[in-house]
Amino acid sequence: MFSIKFKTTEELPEPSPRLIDQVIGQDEAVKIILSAVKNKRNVILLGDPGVGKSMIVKAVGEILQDFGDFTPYYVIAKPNLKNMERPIVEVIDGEYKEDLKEIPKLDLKSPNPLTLILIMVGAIILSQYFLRSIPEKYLLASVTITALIVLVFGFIIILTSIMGASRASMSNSLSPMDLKPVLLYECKKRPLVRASAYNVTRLLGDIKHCPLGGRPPLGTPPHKRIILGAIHEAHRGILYVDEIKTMPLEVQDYILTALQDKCLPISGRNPNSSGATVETNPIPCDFILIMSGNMDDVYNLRAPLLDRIDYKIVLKNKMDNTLENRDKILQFIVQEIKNNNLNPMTYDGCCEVVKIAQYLAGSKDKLTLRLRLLANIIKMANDIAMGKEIEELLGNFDEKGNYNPETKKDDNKKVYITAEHIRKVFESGIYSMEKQVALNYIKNFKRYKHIVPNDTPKVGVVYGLAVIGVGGIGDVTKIIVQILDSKNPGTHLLNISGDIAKHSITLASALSKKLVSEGKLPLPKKDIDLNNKEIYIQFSQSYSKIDGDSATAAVCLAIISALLNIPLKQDFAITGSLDLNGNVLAIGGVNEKIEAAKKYGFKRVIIPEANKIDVIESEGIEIIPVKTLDEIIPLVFDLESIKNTETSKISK
Ligand SMILES: Nc1ncnc2c1ncn2[C@@H]1O[C@H](COP(=O)(O)OP(=O)(O)OP(=O)(O)O)[C@@H](O)[C@H]1O
Repeated sequence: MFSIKFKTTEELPEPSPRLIDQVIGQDEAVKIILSAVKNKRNVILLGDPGVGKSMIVKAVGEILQDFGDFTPYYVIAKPNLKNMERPIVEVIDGEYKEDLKEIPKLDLKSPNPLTLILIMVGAIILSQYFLRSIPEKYLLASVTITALIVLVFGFIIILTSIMGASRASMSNSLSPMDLKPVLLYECKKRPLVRASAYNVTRLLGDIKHCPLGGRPPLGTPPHKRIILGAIHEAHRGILYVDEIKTMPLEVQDYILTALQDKCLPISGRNPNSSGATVETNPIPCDFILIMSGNMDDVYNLRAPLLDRIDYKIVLKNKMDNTLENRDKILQFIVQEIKNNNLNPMTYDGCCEVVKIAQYLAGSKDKLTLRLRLLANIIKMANDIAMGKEIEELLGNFDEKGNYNPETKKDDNKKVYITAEHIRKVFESGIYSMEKQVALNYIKNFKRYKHIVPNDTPKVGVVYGLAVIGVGGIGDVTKIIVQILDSKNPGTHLLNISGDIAKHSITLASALSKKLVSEGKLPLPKKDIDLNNKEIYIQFSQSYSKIDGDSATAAVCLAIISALLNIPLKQDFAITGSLDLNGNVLAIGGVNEKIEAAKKYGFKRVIIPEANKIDVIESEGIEIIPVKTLDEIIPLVFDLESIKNTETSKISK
């Protein structure tokens, strides 16, 4: 199974501490993204959930500092005294210095102190000249009045110089302290900033509202209410936007502008807020954009934005089941145990994880790369392994209901995750909602279903196989065909409404009629007027959503049987699509279908030859791969007894 022999994962080497070495099965994508970041290209990562998109970006973030020189910078916001609603944001190279904390020298129109002194001196000289011309008896009164005038004049000038100018140029409520620039952000090493696409404020920044009595307090100047966006914090680094499906169109336009102009202003996002009247200058934001999402999410992106993304990387969801890749799954198990502080796993447990990786990939020769799902299964298996401790915990209550943690504690006992724990999680389906719904459906419904494999052949009855739910479980469906003489010939499909199923039934009907009318089947010929036949096909007791073409071969056989009135064996189930020439084509979910046939007690299951490589478990049931409809006929009709019946008919 693996290239190393071991009994438990404790014997295996520790995982690498570097996240980039922990990424499994996505080597090509990792190489491309590293080269893209080095060359400052924009990237979008697409793929199934849990294949490692975020992990890869995080890993790139860890080694981001190795991608050439970086100039540290800081971002400050200053008031714009000409227009307070247009604050100024500056990106300044270097480290933030404390002296910024001092109140700035503002360009206020305050009177020049020299002018004031000259005015004072002039006033004193004038008063001297004036005093000399006054008769002596009025001199005392005149001196007193003049001194008072000079004093009041001087006081007004001093007051004006302190407060007057600032009052003239701004709101009455602002003090010089309010005009101090503020530090918005300091960036000392190349940043990787993550933001969800739906979080507009986080992405683009905002201006805080200034409500009465709220925070920030009323009168806070606009430059102190600026919130920088992730788009700005990512300047000279990487902006990582995930969940692209949720990205509003308006945000896409802003990102587009930022990519083009390499700067973007911030304005208040809430139109009902006082922040909406504020807008900064365009703030530098020169970043590499990395976005991620599931495959379909890309259709939510506007073409001009998508055009500006250089690399569109689709992550793999499966890898080949080779020795090298099984070793990678082993590495993954060790990583998950270490990173999540789980109990060690036995060798058998690791083999079971590989088997589940095959099941999730839908094929024996593939291993899933939806590793979050696999990680969740491992974590839950660990919980089950720990379950004994929980039982003990519950056992720690004495008869009176008092809890005594020491009652049954056994510190020396070592817990291992075993194959049984892994299997328990997988079979119970607790890792998947769809699987549990399907399991419940089958569990509740199976006893009402008349599916009993037997040795009594029946006309027009065959057992087909289906998979219920996405990534769900297999089920057996009884397909019944009845032919009526009718003046309205046609084929009617009952219980199934899926489009693909409808098309496949049309094909099965056409093919069976053709084969019967041509008489080329190794079955007794019969003259049938197909223009007077009405064909009814029932997927008995199928109430859940079943679609797809995997029942084509089954339906075709049932129609042939009904048209020729020749019974079909009832000891087998069959799955397979057909082409118009009667070739059997591959289907999906072959392992789930084989499992279902086994559970219902069938001894034989017919599958397309092309799906043979996908079969993981063949114990307990005979698996018969077929290439053509001709190969199926002798397997499902008792040709020997048909021949004998025909011979005896002729001899009579
Ligand atoms: N290629 C991988 N190599 C190793 N571990 C992986 C890989 N892919 C997923 N994992 C495991 O699954 C976890 C989740 O992966 P991650 O969040 O990167 O997936 P994703 O593709 O971003 O999923 P989503 O589309 O749901 O956001 C990781 O933390 C890691 O434990």
